[in-house]
Amino acid sequence: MKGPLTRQEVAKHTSEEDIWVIVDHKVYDVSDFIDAHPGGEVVLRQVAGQDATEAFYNLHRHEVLQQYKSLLVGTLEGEKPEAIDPQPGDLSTVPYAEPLWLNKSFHSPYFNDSHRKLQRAVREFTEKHIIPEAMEKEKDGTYISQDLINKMAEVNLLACRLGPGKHLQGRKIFGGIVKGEEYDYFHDLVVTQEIVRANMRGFQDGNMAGMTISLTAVHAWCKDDALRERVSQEVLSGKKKICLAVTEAFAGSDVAGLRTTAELSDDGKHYIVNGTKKWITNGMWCDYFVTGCKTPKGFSVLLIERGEGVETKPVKTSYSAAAATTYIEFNNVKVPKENLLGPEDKGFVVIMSNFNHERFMMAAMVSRWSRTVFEECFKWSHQRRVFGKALIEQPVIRAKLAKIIQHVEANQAWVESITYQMTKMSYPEQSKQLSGPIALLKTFCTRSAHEIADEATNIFGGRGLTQTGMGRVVEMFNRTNKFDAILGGAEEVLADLGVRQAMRFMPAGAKL
Ligand code: HEM
Repeated sequence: MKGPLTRQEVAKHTSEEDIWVIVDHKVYDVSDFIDAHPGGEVVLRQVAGQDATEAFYNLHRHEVLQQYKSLLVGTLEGEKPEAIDPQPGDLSTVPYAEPLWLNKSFHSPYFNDSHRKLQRAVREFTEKHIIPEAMEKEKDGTYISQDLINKMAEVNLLACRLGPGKHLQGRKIFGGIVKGEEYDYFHDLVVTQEIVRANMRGFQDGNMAGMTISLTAVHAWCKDDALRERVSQEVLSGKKKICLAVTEAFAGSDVAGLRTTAELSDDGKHYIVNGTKKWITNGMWCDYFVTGCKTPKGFSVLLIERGEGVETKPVKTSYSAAAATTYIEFNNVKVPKENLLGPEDKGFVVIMSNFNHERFMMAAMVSRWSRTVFEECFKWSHQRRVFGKALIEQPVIRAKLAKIIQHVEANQAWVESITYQMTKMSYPEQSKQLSGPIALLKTFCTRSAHEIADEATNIFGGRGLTQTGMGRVVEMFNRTNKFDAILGGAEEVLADLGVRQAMRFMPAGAKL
């Protein structure tokens, strides 16, 4: 880096081999970069020796300057950069970019010091370790690295993602910031809403989403203590992987239509499993499959280990292959009888018992992601200039922003209120009282996402349709928000469930 430079000095660097430009009071030497510049060399020659700040922020995200800091030659004498340079762990100061409880000027009845410490630790971890990998994997469609899984296991982040419970006892989360015993559903909400800030929807599912919805069934329903402990230990230490295998090409939300069969062997020691599964998140690299099967008198759930007769192949979807969405074939697979989870023929309870937590996580994630989309739109509306003024000066843009804020804030308030109920209720009480409200909450959050994606894409224009650059977050949100609307129960099914649950509590004598 050179010492303080003057604008007169910068103005001299305009020849073919020597081009300097000013962006945000800093000077960049782009001479050796022009051939590699994705926007081409002409545009850089046109601004050689000049202040190109406005043009730069109209076309690039601030992160471009962080990626190319090697081009920086110095700052201008007596001038100070204005752009905020976010560091890992920082909170955003953009209005509505953080939930109110993280804004110093606001108050919350729910969050305490322990939640705040955990929030800071998970944000830093996400920014240092998850985001760089998420960006790479989302793009090239390869799977999560063992290194990242090990890092998450080391700080007990894998165990945290199952929600509060016995599996956290004795565990020190992030080296002791929170003890496993004190981890509650607000900690769970913090972890869920921080990790989603990677803003990479395919990788988000590729990052062990299968585990979060399947290991819980082993913990709650495996009757064989040794088997349960072994699988739990292997998975939470990151050595082995597990996923949930219920949906089929024949049946999705309609579990009664499943065709995978499990028949007891003649000696009664094994089940023999035959059938297929589709859209199984993480299936490509999993060692265990928590599998829904038809048994003679109903539906049962088996823990199937990868081995002879188990074949997996990728399913191409509209998000990244990093999610490892899988088609599975079980061909005469021999499964020990002790791998039955819960009672035979009553597997519906096993599957249902985890749905509340899965849907709660999905509502928390998609509402947090919607908030990030608002931040993107608000920043863009300020920095984008069209027809001689900033976008934010157009009333029609402000009306769209108002709508996004209303959805985001209403959903966060509802998520927090449900979270509070979860901290006060036992698991059976949650199943009875909250399955309806959580189903309605998830549906509402994904309907909001649909509306928000529509408004945000229009605000970003062509950039909202481009996978790289300024609109990349909005483009991904618009392309992939449907995953939340369908996975974990389709919107229509869940909305109906919400009303049917309410009907169960309707007093017979209630009259108008
Ligand atoms: C330090 C200086 C600069 C660096 C490191 C830089 C880097 C980049 C990068 C990485 C991209 C690709 C963005 C993406 O799609 O993700 C890009 C695109 C582009 N850049 Fe630059 N750039 C610089 C300065 C400028 C300036 C001063 C101008 C114009 C005055 C400019 C014009 C463009 C254009 C037109 C594009 C294509 C944008 C699009 O496809 O929407 N760049 N630049």
